[in-house]
Amino acid sequence: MTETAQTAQTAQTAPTGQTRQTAGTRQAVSFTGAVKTFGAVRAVDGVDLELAAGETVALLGRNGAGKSTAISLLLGLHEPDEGVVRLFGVTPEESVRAGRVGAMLQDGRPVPRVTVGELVGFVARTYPRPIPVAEALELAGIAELADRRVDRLSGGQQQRVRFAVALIGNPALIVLDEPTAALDVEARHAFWDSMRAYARRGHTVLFSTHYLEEADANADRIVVIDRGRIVADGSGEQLRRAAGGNLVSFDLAGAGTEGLTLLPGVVSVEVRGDRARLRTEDSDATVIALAERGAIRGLEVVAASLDDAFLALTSPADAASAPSSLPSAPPSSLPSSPASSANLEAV
Ligand SMILES: Nc1ncnc2c1ncn2[C@@H]1O[C@H](COP(=O)(O)OP(=O)(O)OP(=O)(O)O)[C@@H](O)[C@H]1O
Repeated sequence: MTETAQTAQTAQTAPTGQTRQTAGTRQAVSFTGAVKTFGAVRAVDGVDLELAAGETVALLGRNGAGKSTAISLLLGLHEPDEGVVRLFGVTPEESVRAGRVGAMLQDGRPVPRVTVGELVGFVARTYPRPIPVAEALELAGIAELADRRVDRLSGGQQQRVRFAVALIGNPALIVLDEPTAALDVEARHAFWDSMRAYARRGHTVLFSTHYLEEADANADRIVVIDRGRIVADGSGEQLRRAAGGNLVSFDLAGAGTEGLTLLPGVVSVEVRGDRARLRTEDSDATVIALAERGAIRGLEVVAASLDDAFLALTSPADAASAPSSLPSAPPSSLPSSPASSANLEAV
């Protein structure tokens, strides 16, 4: 059965209003000690995460980090081996049945011979409180495609149809698994404009991505996942700071590197040729100490980029799918959290 068919079935078999909602909760998503293993791979390895209602959160990680598995747990597509996942205080299944969750997943083939309007209209009828089809198409930026056949659209257009399908039920929570993968720059911008318009209505959005800039530009919060574990959670700025806020570089000019790691604030030292690069949490103190050593030739201080932070926080790609005998998560001063229904299978 396709996910759309499942959604249609669950929507029809669950009377509106049957779902409990935790009194007064403003929590959209919670993972508590969630674990999901595939053989020796701990794809999700003890995740604790909460998303408040109305937040837009990016789930950022390398290939194989566990993003899609975490999203599958969130949507109830997989059961956790350990721990608990809740959406709006109830099980994912209950939330999906109540039409509170919309999702745009990674895979899916276009349904042949139906128009965009017909497809979105069909999915709308499976929800208790859909928004008008025209409004969903407008929000997704594809109003002019209503009468076009879905299987004859470009990849970018199909992606936006998937987005319309995900939001037609007016879900309180929308989950987007790498929504801009394979889109060109213009299509990406257009997609994020649509996403932000939806988020501005007060909905909760969780999206996964490999793109740091997209996470930084479009999310209130970035959750970094690495080998199934959350290794950082906060704003882009907090991530930069957590990974060592500044980079101090200077010419060694023949001087040794002894003791550089012991300088105040220094988190790591990298030497390339005759130039040393220190990642530091306190660049003032580091520079003063370097001056005292007389090592300030060609001195440069720059803020660590989000790329630097991401690389510092996560494991190399070849380690990402290894069974986890993990080192402890890198220190993070940051606080720490997705859902769904009809989707890609339908588009
Ligand atoms: N059904 C499955 N059977 C076996 N292993 C799986 C399965 N699903 C995921 N895995 C493994 O779990 C780990 C996490 O995979 P997951 O797809 O969640 O990562 P991801 O962060 O979404 O990666 P990507 O960015 O490449 O999509 C990987 O090592 C993957 O090979």
